[in-house]
Amino acid sequence: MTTIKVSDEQEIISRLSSYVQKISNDAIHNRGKFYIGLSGGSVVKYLCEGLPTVDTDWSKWVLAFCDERVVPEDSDDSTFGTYKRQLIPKTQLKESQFVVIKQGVSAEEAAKDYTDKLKAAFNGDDFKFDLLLLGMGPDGHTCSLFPGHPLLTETTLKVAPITDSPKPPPSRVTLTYPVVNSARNCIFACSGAGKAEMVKRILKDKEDLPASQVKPVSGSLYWIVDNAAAAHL
Ligand SMILES: O=C(O)[C@H](O)[C@@H](O)[C@H](O)[C@H](O)COP(=O)(O)O
Repeated sequence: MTTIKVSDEQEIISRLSSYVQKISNDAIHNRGKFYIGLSGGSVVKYLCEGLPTVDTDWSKWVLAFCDERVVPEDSDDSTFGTYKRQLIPKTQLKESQFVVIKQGVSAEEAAKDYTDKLKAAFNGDDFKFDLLLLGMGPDGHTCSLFPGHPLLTETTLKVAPITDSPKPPPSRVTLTYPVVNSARNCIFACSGAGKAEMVKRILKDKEDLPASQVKPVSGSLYWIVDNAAAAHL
């Protein structure tokens, strides 16, 4: 695990973008495609600002979601909807490169459909992402894997539905740990004083919280934190 301390949010954005550039170009060079999993929350802003600066072959990107809210795509709560409105117009990415959840169905059906779409995107059951970009909530959750929730021990499903998310909206689909921890790279990006206590509990005190369970089996893990988030380290 590598912890990278930077001064502020702008530096988080630039460090994150450098990692994405390097990892995407390596993946495209070695395997012809780049599989990336995006998150919602504050990560959206970092990526919508940073990714347009990345020098890459956009046509080789396959973009999916670490988790997604089961809401209409035109809702402000839709993670894909936000990237569609705020990222696609600033890059050469096409909407067809995104693996998105089905509209107008339950979380359970959306999870099954998203699993099928990932099988098609990865040509099989092994959902090995080149890079997952992760956020951590103030309660230590990541993806839609929340403290004390039964999904923390899910090992059969690769994508799970959740209808009781403590962070609104309640209905979501999420990758589970077997997929998260098979990624080649996972990067957390955390900024601001609101994250400082939880960053300390996870990185210094090594408490067992959902974000601490992200430990790629044979991949790399990076935490990029700004001064405010790293205040108690
Ligand atoms: O849909 C979501 O809510 C996100 O995908 C979620 O996993 C996010 O990354 C964390 O909740 C952290 O969000 P913040 O950085 O905004 O606290």
